[in-house]
Amino acid sequence: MSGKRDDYISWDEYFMGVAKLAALRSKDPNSQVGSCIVSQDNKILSIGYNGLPIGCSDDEFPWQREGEELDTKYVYVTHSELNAILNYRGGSLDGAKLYVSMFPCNECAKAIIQSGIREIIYAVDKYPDTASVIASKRMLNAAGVRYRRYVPTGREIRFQV
Ligand SMILES: O=c1[nH]c(=O)n([C@H]2C[C@H](O)[C@@H](COP(=O)(O)O)O2)cc1CO
Ligand SMILES: [Zn+2]
Repeated sequence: MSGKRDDYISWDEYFMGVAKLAALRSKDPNSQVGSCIVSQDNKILSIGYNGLPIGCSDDEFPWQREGEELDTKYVYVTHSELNAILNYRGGSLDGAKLYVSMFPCNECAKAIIQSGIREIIYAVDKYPDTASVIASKRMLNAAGVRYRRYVPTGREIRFQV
């Protein structure tokens, strides 16, 4: 009987919560994606969200999904997972875990595999039938990178002091 709280949030709730908070920084009007990279001993190593590269103005580059390819966001936006990997300046990500709000695409899967990340915990598999996500899973499976869906507890997380 130590008297400690028993309604504290789990590691998964904590790190997915951080990933989703980061997603709220995104300027993308359609999909806001957040990533949180965590060490094997549960220390946060890096955070990222989808956005334009440094120096490319959020107000000048396009956010639209359709039209001339050069007038869409797709050719300019850095994905949240890649941003989180690139934001890490501390050395190796070998054995790390990635919490991400949306299932990673094939390009992110390549970066995830090459960075040494070994597990992905995702919130939503938004585009499971696309070639990008199918290719992503093929590569992750071949490389032995585990992935699992985050199962929300359903409880509301609120701040209080
Ligand atoms: O793995 C990913 N990570 C990531 O950050 N994104 C970003 C790029 C875009 O800004 C947005 C996807 O836009 P949309 O859902 O409108 O196609 O999410 C997209 C993917 C793959 O779809
Ligand atoms: Zn991606």
